[in-house]
Amino acid sequence: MNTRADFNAWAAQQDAPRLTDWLREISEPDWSSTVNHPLFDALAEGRLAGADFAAYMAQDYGFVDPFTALIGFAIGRAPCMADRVVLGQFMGMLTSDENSTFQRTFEAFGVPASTPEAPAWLPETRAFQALLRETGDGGGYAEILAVLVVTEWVYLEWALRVTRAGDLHPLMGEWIDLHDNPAFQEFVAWLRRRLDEEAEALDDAAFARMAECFRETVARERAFHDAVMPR
Ligand SMILES: Cc1ncc(CN)c(N)n1
Repeated sequence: MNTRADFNAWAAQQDAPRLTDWLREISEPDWSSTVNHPLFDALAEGRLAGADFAAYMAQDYGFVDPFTALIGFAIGRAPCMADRVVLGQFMGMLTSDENSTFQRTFEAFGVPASTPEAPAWLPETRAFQALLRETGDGGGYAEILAVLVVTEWVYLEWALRVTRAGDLHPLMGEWIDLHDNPAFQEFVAWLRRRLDEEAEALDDAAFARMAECFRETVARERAFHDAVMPR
């Protein structure tokens, strides 16, 4: 299911085969389950209580910390300056605008200053942290890209999908803005393109590892959001 031969068999049936479309397809039903998670509808439609939004954001800050470190590994393992520039710009946004949204959310909803640093991580948050750290420590560039494609593409998809309430809390609106704006859409398109390209040069074993990493990341996304807000 994860092999290059599987991809080639799938590609032979497509008019315009793309690796990242196949990866997404083999990650069902976890992919659609995450993108269509009721948490995102509740958030966008103004039905999510402030305390529940803050609890989600506190857990998500536990994701963002090792995720930021993973971007650092991506910058280090990238094969060229052009990739380092794009990833570095994303890192800049993450550590400025996005970090500021977290800090102001914690302030607005009274999350104690110590909580984002030492909160009670849910087991699913810990499992996601472990995947991010292991990929950073031992993964090649394609595996790191596979993780980034999942985390950013899934967020882009739900943010484009939801219907926003007119009187949405500004911080909830900001969280959607961070994930559906044109620069973010371009970044996700770039990530997909680079993974499509990088995968071409992988040997069969590395290809299977990259595909497994993609699927595992989608499974972690689903488990994380199910834990933060059970269906
Ligand atoms: C769990 C999770 N996955 C993805 C994203 C988008 N960077 C996020 N903030 N949190």
